[in-house]
Order: sequence, then structure tokens, then C-alpha cells
Amino acid sequence: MTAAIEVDDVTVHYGDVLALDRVSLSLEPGRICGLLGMNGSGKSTLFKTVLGLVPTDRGRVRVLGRDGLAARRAGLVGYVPQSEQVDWAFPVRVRDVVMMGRYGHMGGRRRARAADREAVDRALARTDLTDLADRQIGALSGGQRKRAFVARAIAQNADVLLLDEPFAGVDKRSEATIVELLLELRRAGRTLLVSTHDLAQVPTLCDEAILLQRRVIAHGPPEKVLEPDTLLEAFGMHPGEENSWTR
Ligand SMILES: Nc1ncnc2c1ncn2[C@@H]1O[C@H](COP(=O)(O)OP(=O)(O)OP(=O)(O)O)[C@@H](O)[C@H]1O
Repeated sequence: MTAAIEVDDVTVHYGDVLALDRVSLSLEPGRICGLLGMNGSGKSTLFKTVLGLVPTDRGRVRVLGRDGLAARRAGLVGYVPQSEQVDWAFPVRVRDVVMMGRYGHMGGRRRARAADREAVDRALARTDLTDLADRQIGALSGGQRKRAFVARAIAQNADVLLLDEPFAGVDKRSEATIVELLLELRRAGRTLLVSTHDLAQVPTLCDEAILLQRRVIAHGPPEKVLEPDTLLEAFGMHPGEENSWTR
């Protein structure tokens, strides 16, 4: 079976900063994988590497058998970025953000057709954003903004989804909406790699988990990866202690 995501011996530096150190991992299709690690452990860099957005020093990335950049251009992989990485002052309506998910389906001239508008309307409805569709994205709350980017990923209809902290700064209602959507996407056979600092959620949401600290410390069933001894060995501390797991 072709892996949904395959990362083989990848190293990434930003100047002198080593962000990923010989990372290898493979995800089967139709799974939700939690990506865990402290601040600065390389989670966002791993996403950007899979998307072909940062150059690697060594190693190889494959998304459904293609290299990351080709997979992104073919619309096979969708991305929900961390809120900090988005320019919220950019004057664009919620509906337009979600429509960006359709660009890969539109061809070079980016002219939306009825099928694109319907996909956008459906994604807005599924994320409870229909009433806010014509608002500027910057005029939404944090949880609503997250949902707008999840809606963009749904409208894209990508087989592989990368979600960078989709639960950070969202209230319980938005969190429940997003969890429900992620489970629905998995039922539809999508593969999801989801970074989160909310360790309590991982056993119920995720089929497997990866513990990253520049390199892969552990990868397997959530209960194994979250074993106190594994965390203690990796970080010298338990989650819940005053540390950067809990921000
Ligand atoms: N554009 C950049 N230029 C220089 N260094 C960077 C850049 N982006 C990230 N880094 C560094 O690379 C390392 C990994 O950062 P990354 O953002 O991937 O971590 P993260 O696990 O996503 O962190 P967080 O949980 O805080 O979001 C950190 O040391 C960070 O300071």
C-alpha cells in the first residue's frame, strides 16, 4: 500500500538552527496521527517540509507517492496553519478564504464554477460559518478563524490534511465541531496529521501519535507514546508540570 505520508531521513536547518534531525516516519491512509512535542520541537517545520515549503538538507518526502511540492500543487494535501502564521489584516472574506481551497480544482484562470461554490457552501455549513460567510476574516474570533481554515481544507477535498494546532485558543464548542469534522474526514478515508499540546485529547481522537523533539522520540499507539516513562525519558518531566507542553 502507498503510504499517505512518508518522510525518510529528513534533516532541516534554518541557518545554524537544527529544526529536524534525520526524521523518518510513515503514515498509512485513513488514520489520524497526533503530532506532539514541546515548543520549538519541529512540528511546524515538519508540516512545511511535507508541503515542500522548506528545503531539506537531506532525505526525502513523499505524499501519496509524490514529492511534497507536487502533491500540494495537485491539491492532494491540505494545510490548516497555526494562527500566528496568518496575516489576519489581509482584507478577505471568510467565503474567499474557503474558496482558496478550490483553487487546485479550477485550473490556471481560477474561475469558480457552480461545483466550487457548492463545495464552499457545504464546507461553511459543516463548520457553522454560513452566517459569517461575508465577514472579513480578521473580524472573527479565534475559534471562528480556525473553523474557517478547517472549512478551506474540507472544500479542497484533499486526501491528506495537515493541521497545525487546530485546537489552540478555541472554546469547547468550536473544539467539539472540529473534532467531529476530523472524525468524519477519517471515516471518509482521509489521512490527518494533527499537532496539539492537548495531550488529554490524543487517546480519543488519534489512532497513533508521534513524539517529536527534532527527531522522532516515539511513534505508535497513543497510550504507548503517552506513557509517563516515555515522556519522562524524552523531556525529563511529566505533562501537567509547569512547562511548555501547557503553554
Ligand atoms: N523561519 C525560521 N528561521 C529560523 N529559525 C526558525 C524558523 N522557523 C522555526 N525556527 C526554529 O526552528 C525550531 C523548530 O521550530 P518549529 O516552529 O518547527 O517548532 P514547533 O514544534 O512548531 O513549535 P511550537 O509548538 O512553538 O509551534 C525552533 O528552534 C525555531 O526557533
